[in-house]
Amino acid sequence: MLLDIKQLEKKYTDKQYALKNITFQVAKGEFLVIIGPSGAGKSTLIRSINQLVKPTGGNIYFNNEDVTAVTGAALRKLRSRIGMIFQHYNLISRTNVLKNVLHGRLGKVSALTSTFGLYSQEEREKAVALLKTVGLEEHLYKKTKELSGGQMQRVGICRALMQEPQLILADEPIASLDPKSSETVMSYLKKVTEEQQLTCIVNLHQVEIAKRYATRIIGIRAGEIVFDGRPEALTEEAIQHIYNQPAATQADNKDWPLVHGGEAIYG
Ligand SMILES: Nc1ncnc2c1ncn2[C@@H]1O[C@H](COP(=O)(O)OP(=O)(O)OP(=O)(O)O)[C@@H](O)[C@H]1O
Repeated sequence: MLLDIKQLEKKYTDKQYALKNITFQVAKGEFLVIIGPSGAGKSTLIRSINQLVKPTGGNIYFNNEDVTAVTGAALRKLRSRIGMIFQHYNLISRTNVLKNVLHGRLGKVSALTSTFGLYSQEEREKAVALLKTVGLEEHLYKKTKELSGGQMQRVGICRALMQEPQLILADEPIASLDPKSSETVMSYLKKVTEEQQLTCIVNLHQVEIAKRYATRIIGIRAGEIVFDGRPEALTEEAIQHIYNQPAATQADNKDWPLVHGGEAIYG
């Protein structure tokens, strides 16, 4: 199993759980979308996987290695196998597109190489090839700040891929984009992860987009998993359960079926 998350828990303060008893596994090749209302814990979950957030309980095994137990060089090595895509792109705006993509090699090359831009011909060719895959071949030498949001996010995808990751984490990658650019970015993300047989975990607010692209959807509400299944199993009722559950009725809701692996189970 590529990723095995066991009873993950995160408390930012003593009082409240941001994540509670989160347990699930992710197999190679899944395109997993995490949905849930604002504040449900989606970012906390995704950022726990590469330890940008330190969990307060539980374990996360990535290729059988417990990421919660590693620090220093071991953590850097582990992170180099996990690519990350951010809502606000995190690109260097005054630098050109090609260089931003080459920065994806940072975890793999020496400081000298990155400081002086001494990337190999092979690395440059790879970066150009990636940019072609996402339709940016005409913008290689443009400053990143001259691009549209959707184009910037496509650069973000290439930078993550440049790392040759096994897993890609995308934290609200289309939250700042208009609907058309959102579709473009999601299509490219799906295409490249399929072509390169990668695994992808994406946080999204847009349920319809989640249903169209995901091979599996996890719904989180108030720090807990309340849905885990195939997109077809995400019915209107299930969506309401994830998003609109009025607090007053939650107590009577013990019988609500937790959908697991596409099949409704009760728990
Ligand atoms: N650094 C932090 N310090 C304290 N509390 C935090 C911190 N980060 C997140 N939280 C809290 O943890 C909970 C989960 O937040 P998180 O950002 O993971 O949710 P989310 O589902 O990603 O929300 P959104 O969709 O709005 O980004 C929220 O109650 C939030 O206020």
